[in-house]
Amino acid sequence: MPSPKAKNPGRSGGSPVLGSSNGRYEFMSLTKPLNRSSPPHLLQRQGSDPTTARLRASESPTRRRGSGSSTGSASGQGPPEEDGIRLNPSLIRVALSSLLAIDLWLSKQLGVCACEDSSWGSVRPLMKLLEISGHGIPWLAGTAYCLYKSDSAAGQEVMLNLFMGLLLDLILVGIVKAVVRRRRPAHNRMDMFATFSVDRYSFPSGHATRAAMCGRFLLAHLVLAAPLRVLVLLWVGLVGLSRVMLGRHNVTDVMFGFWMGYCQYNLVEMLWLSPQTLQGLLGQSA
Ligand SMILES: CC(C)=CCC/C(C)=C/COP(=O)(O)O
Repeated sequence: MPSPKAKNPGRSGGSPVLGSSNGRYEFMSLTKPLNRSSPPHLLQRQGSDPTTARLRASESPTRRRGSGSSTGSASGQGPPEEDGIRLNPSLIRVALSSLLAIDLWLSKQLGVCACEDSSWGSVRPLMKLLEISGHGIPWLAGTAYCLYKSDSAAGQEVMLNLFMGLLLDLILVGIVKAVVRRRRPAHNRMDMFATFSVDRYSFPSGHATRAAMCGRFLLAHLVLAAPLRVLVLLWVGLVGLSRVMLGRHNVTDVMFGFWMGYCQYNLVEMLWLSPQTLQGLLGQSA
């Protein structure tokens, strides 16, 4: 026989939980005491006909609301607002796991250069070239070299801030990778050069963060000619695409990486080291 608890959800009785009776799940109140004085004919009606009870439970919220009874519980019709509160988290969970499934499926489909035998295996060397173009070492080395070679104060200022931005990027990406610990796609071959231990994780793509941050930096401070600006944007997009095509990342790793790199540039601007700040810092340490 179904539990009378399950048949007595109260609108004002606190949040409902799912109660089970005879394998069926229905709403019941956690805080409101059981209404033992319910009219016997109602209890009998609810308890005696499981099919009717199931139909009532599946009624639309509109219909239940429209019953016009402030004690909807008495007729076995649960409070609609509270139903919604209970259902939302599972809806979000379902939406998230669907997104994740799409992400994994799409990443696998796009991972066409994951190894030489893959369908686009012949393009792999080109993708690896893009990988090197977005790697931290050439960027750090190139920026340090330009900083050393620059003979104008303005040039040194820009290069120094780019260098600081690159270091900041490595630190932030390392932290997020260590916290999230998402494994790289199963079809990835881990043959990247010069990696840190956190680089066995894939979220977010360090190449994508760097490409987005450096892309914005170049557009704001160094590259002014329109055709070159288009090239910079193209390079950023291709670096991101190559991460998925090489099988290094899922699509969401790259999307999040782009967003994170975009925000990192804002941070670089906020923390911008001017010659005065530098002189102040150097003066303090001297
Ligand atoms: C050794 C240095 C200075 C940087 C490591 C750069 C690197 C290998 C990042 C990983 O990028 P993905 O997360 O896109 O695979």
